[in-house]
Amino acid sequence: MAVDHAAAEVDHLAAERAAARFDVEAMKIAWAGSRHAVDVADRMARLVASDPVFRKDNRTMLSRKDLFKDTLRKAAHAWKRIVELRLTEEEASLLRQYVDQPGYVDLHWGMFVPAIKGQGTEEQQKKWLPLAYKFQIIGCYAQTELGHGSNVQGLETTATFDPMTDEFVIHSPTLTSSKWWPGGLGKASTHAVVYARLITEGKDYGIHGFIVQLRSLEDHSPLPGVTLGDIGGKFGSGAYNSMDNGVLRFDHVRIPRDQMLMRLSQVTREGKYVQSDVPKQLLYGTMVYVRQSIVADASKALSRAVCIAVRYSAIRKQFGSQDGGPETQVLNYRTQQSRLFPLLASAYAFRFVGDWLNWLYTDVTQKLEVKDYSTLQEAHACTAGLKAVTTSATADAIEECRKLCGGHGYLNSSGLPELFAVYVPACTYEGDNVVLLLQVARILMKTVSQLTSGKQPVGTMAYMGKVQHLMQSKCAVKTEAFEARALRMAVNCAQNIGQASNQEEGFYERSPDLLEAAVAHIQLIIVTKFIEKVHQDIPGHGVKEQLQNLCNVYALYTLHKHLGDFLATGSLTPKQGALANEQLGKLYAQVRPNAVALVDAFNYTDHYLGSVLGRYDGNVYPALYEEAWKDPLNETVVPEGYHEYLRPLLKQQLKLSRL
Ligand SMILES: CCCCCCCCCC/C=C\CCCCCCCC(=O)SCCNC(=O)CCNC(=O)[C@H](O)C(C)(C)COP(=O)(O)OP(=O)(O)OC[C@H]1O[C@@H](n2cnc3c(N)ncnc32)[C@H](O)[C@@H]1OP(=O)(O)O
Ligand SMILES: Cc1cc2nc3c(=O)[nH]c(=O)nc-3n(C[C@H](O)[C@H](O)[C@H](O)COP(=O)(O)OP(=O)(O)OC[C@H]3O[C@@H](n4cnc5c(N)ncnc54)[C@H](O)[C@@H]3O)c2cc1C
Repeated sequence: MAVDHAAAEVDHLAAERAAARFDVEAMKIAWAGSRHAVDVADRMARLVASDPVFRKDNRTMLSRKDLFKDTLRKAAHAWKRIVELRLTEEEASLLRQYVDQPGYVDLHWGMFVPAIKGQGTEEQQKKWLPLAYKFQIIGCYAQTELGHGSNVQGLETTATFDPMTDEFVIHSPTLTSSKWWPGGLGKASTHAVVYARLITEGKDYGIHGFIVQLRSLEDHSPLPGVTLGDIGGKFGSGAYNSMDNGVLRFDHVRIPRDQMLMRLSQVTREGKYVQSDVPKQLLYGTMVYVRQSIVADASKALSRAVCIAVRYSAIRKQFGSQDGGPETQVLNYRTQQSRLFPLLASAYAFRFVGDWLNWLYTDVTQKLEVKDYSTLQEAHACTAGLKAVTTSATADAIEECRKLCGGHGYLNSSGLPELFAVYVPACTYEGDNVVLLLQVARILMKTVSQLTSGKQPVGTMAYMGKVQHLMQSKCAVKTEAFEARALRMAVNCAQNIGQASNQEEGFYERSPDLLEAAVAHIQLIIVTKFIEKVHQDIPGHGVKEQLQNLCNVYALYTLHKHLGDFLATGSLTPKQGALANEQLGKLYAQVRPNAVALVDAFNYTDHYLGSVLGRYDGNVYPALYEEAWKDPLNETVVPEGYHEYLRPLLKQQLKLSRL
């Protein structure tokens, strides 16, 4: 008798859900942060999912031009809905997230507006922000150039003050000074915040931000002296190709003096350069803001991939039956669990550390308002380091989830190839991850060097103050092992650098070790923030227990993966390392019955997941089968090109075989 496998698969997810040992609705609240956050996200996700304009299942089949036009259409429609429904800022930003298609609006809201808010004077904000808020202008963030991205101080575009006309002359002196990469620049933006070297009275004062109009507000044509366009197709079908990353050159373009962003420094009518009494690093403030939002985004991308892989692993069966009985769900294989459950735990870990980072960012911003700059370094180290560690881990994890879904994971309809292609540039944009980790390492070295002078480290570096204890102790407690590993790696680096003929040379030689020390420090922060979370009062049957399990999985998995560091620094003994691995196996067994419910708690709609493998109803096989027929290649039974290339070939072979 034929078995209806499709119906059986659907039942499987229902059975998984019934077996969960905790209250999923309460876990949704723990994940989202509050009942309100669950409700508003749910409402916005459903609003998007039910609107045919936001359909995205055909995206990978569109040409670049059609995809870009589709992005413009979606952005305009989203804005229409935001205005019609009078959505709040929170609702509007969630709606954009669920539209889930990179486009100019991300840079307009994510970088152009924050750059003006952070670096513009009150007067400048009054003038420009209302225009941006109503989309009367569209802005982008034009910093990176063809020749320099990481080294911001190496940018070449010039902004030379002309006291005769009270204007700045923006110019691209070389090919390598062409702006290159800014999202939204290629085709959509009318304005940009352009970063350029400020030159006045014959002196170069380094990089500053300027608001520059690029295109006519009448017909969208480039203004005189402005050359611009798209930089070309990018990795993956669909994916980030919806974004018009652009190239831009200036030929002596004049802007009024008051379009220099003047909160941090000013140029007077006479051309005098005046530095405000604020640290010049605030010029990098927009990047700090975006880096913290990228950390929050890491948990979203990772949880989507994990949701797909967990649900599909509960549906997919291979082997395990000798006599025609049911095969084993691949989720039951220990190897599948040991690859997948640490990623599930990481999604939760990144979510909570992202929340904490958002709190830190808000706190630092409030302090800056009252000219307290004491936490600026902490904000830089945490945003840079967490951005680097969470994006690298997430990109690797999405690819691992693809493999965990076997062959079907490689299909566009699984959603995973596109998710990976959209996500992977996060390891590069907003600061290459290695460059950012080296920034963290510099701060660690500075902190170590200050220990001898008795200066007590603060914030996330405070543990380094326990140097006497941590350098000697045998670590029984999990966090202490993480602290000892991070501190000992940093101290080793500092000692090795100290032996070099000069500090810079020593830093350069030891940079691979410094990277690892920075990663150890950041992993300590992630573990610590997860532990702090589970120590909070978390309501809901079984929710705290599940989070405690996941926290242990994250910590022990990280420990297992980096066991070499723990052993080399003497922070753990080999026996403790082996015990940790034993414990990990037991924890996976506890996660197993809860896995499907733990991904249900992300509360993603099928539209947002965009995956036939991750469907909530588990009806994977009919959906895969149906999806295949939608491919344009299946529009005709006999393919285009048959008469030109296949038929002559086949006929020729037929003739030859008759000879
Ligand atoms: C846009 C919306 C975001 C939403 C994210 C979610 C994603 C959604 C899905 C995706 C869909 C679409 C969105 C796409 C978004 C893409 C956006 C990408 C945009 C960009 O990439 S913009 C360009 C970013 N560029 C960079 O990040 C460049 C990196 N380089 C630097 O930051 C710097 O050059 C440097 C590496 C830090 C070095 O700078 P510099 O040479 O000046 O300085 P030193 O190393 O000598 O340091 C001097 C001193 O300053 C301190 N410091 C450095 N940086 C900072 C900082 N940011 N804040 C505070 N302090 C800083 C440093 O510690 C030194 O201190 P000391 O003197 O030692 O005390
Ligand atoms: C999808 C996407 C969107 C982007 N959007 C924008 C945007 O909107 N606006 C904008 O201004 N820019 C944007 N960028 C540019 C982005 O910010 C830069 O690409 C990024 O900062 C990295 O700089 P780079 O390209 O110069 O890399 P490079 O610095 O050239 O990196 C090349 C290699 O050199 C290594 N390296 C560099 N410096 C060091 C060092 N000191 N020590 C050790 N190794 C080093 C790196 O690790 C890397 O392996 C975007 C980029 C991408 C990919």
